[in-house]
Amino acid sequence: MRMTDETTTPSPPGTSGDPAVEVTALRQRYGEFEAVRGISFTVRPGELFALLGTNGAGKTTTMEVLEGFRPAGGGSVRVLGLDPYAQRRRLRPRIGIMLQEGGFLGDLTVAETVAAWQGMAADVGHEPLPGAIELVGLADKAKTRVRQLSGGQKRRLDLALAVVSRPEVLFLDEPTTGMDPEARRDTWTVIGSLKAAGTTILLTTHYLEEAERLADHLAIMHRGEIHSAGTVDEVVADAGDRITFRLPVQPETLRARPGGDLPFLAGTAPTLTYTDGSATVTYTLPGTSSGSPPNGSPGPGTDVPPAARAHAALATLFAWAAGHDLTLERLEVRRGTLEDAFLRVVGEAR
Ligand SMILES: Nc1ncnc2c1ncn2[C@@H]1O[C@H](COP(=O)(O)OP(=O)(O)OP(=O)(O)O)[C@@H](O)[C@H]1O
Repeated sequence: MRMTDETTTPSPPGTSGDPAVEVTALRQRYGEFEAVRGISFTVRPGELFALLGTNGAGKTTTMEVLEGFRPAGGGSVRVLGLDPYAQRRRLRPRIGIMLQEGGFLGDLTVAETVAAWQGMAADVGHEPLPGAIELVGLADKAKTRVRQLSGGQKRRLDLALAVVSRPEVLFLDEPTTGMDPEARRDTWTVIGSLKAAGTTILLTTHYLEEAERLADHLAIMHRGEIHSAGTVDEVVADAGDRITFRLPVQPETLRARPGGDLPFLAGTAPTLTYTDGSATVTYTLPGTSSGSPPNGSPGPGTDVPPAARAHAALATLFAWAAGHDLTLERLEVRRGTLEDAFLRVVGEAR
């Protein structure tokens, strides 16, 4: 995946190295409300790309444009080199869609439903995927009517139907919502095997662990825009390292002078929480793409690699502790997490 601002002309399908999905400056409105505000990303064949975001960020809207349910309001989208709306008849047989709300007939059994979808796949010239029911772990429910399935089981059936025609590109909108942890892990295994078989997958999710486990590339959306994108490691690097320790001091001492005279580290002020007569001090250091340091305070430039930044911060901290004859108890330096990156995006956009 690469982020791009410039408008690009899609290459003809079939050319080696063509992206499987190309979104360029996509905009989408509902009346006066602009739900998607000029987003761009590219997904290469065989890649799994995850769209993360807050509620109402525009993920489903983006997926619906890519699935051909509505034309792009602005910018352009291509799936397998085709316009998914204008050329949907050509594209549909080549893609699989797992919607948030599956539209099954409740009176049919699981086996009948899958057989109907297999029939439709055969009608458009596909060799239907055998064993789709087993693949998603519904073999013991084959004779159960769809309306009697639990929410999580319906999601599994949705997935079986989405893959039955062996799609080249698979769209999964919140595939594991409503599943228990075991079913979720099983589904991650299924998605992993589809990817291993070469399927290009676009997935939206609210489960950060899902993206962390499955995604080659991801983007975090908030209010219609992409705020952070890249590999999981690149996006996590945006979050910056976190330093925490405890000070064996009375809270009153520090409350009297908020933060005491704790130093700024990499331009970052500490946050303090008080428990049991000690203070827990936390610094969240700037990430790779952070802007100028907060509070206008001096700090290393943004070109400093995160590891060097953490190293310098610790040196400053130890010097401060030595000067105060203090021991930093339970000192921890930990890498930012995807959750930190997500919360940073939401926090910065407020
Ligand atoms: N048919 C519609 N008419 C008007 N507004 C809509 C419509 N569909 C979505 N919206 C609005 O567009 C915005 C984006 O919605 P969308 O469903 O794409 O978000 P999302 O990122 O998928 O959210 P969630 O994670 O909650 O599913 C929201 O503010 C939503 O209220």
